[in-house]
Amino acid sequence: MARPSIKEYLASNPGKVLVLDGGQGTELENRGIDVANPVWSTVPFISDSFWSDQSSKDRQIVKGMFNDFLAAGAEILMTTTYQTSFKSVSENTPIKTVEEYNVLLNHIVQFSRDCIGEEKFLIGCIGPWGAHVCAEFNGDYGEHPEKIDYYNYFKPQLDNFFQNDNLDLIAFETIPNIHELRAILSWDESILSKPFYIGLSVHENGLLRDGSTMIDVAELIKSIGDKINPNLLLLGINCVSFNHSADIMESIHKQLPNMPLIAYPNSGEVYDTVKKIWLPNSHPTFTWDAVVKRYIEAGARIIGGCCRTSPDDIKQITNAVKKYSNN
Ligand code: MET
Ligand SMILES: [Zn+2]
Repeated sequence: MARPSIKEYLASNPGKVLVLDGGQGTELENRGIDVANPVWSTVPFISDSFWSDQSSKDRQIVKGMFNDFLAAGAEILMTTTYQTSFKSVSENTPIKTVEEYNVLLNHIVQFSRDCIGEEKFLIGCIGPWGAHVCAEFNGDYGEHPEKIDYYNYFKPQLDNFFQNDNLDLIAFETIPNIHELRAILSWDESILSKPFYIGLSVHENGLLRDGSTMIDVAELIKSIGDKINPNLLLLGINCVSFNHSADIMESIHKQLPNMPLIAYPNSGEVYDTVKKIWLPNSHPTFTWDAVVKRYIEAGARIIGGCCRTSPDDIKQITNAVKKYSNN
């Protein structure tokens, strides 16, 4: 294989910080794909013409997005599968069976691999349970979040991703609820059988969206002790406020000083859920240069951007990573 295992790579290059890509869903939207749909950025892949017509406009747009993130310095990139759970897909598209669903995921992963080439690392992106009920930014999982069958929800996507050699790392992204975090951490190597990470959805006040503290998160991880799944490579934050992201990283690092971290905040713009528009970051307190320096000091090994971050943001991250890491 052209790539080493990411676990070995991170272990044998302790000073290396990998640059991740940016916010794919919003980038596709900026480039003209209408993602206003329950399956969001999965939408271009649902149409047959995406696969049958090499010159399809959406196909060119997705390729162009990957090319521009690569040109900006991304070394590890994601599949556009945040809203591609079996539940979301089977309830909102003509794809109804697990067989058809596996074909879709295999196609998306292969297409993403073809776009980025054999050398770069590829992450299989999985959104949280809350993504299918728009709860990833409030953590509101109803009255009994402890009773939700998280495994059943994730299983079809996990079964597919964990057997796909094109994927180097699996992402559980934007996790807003501690019961969901507990469930993921309870799955052993027979379920999560290759490297994965967990990106937490954290409020700008530093609490997990459901109100749990970073101390609660750390206590949960410490309570598992050496029974922790050895495939858990990193913990971190994604789609959190840019302005508050370095503080949040430092608070996680303080609680879990030996845990390798990952950070990819959003652009700092704020989504107005009523008007359905992004409002500008009215008080940009920091630059990428400043936050990347702090992430690295807090133990970050992968750094990139989430919603509304573009290839230009990734370029700035690349420059800062070169400056502050021993790459
Ligand atoms: C709501 S956070 C979504 C992140 C996802 N990886 C994307 O940009 O497509
Ligand atoms: Zn995001």
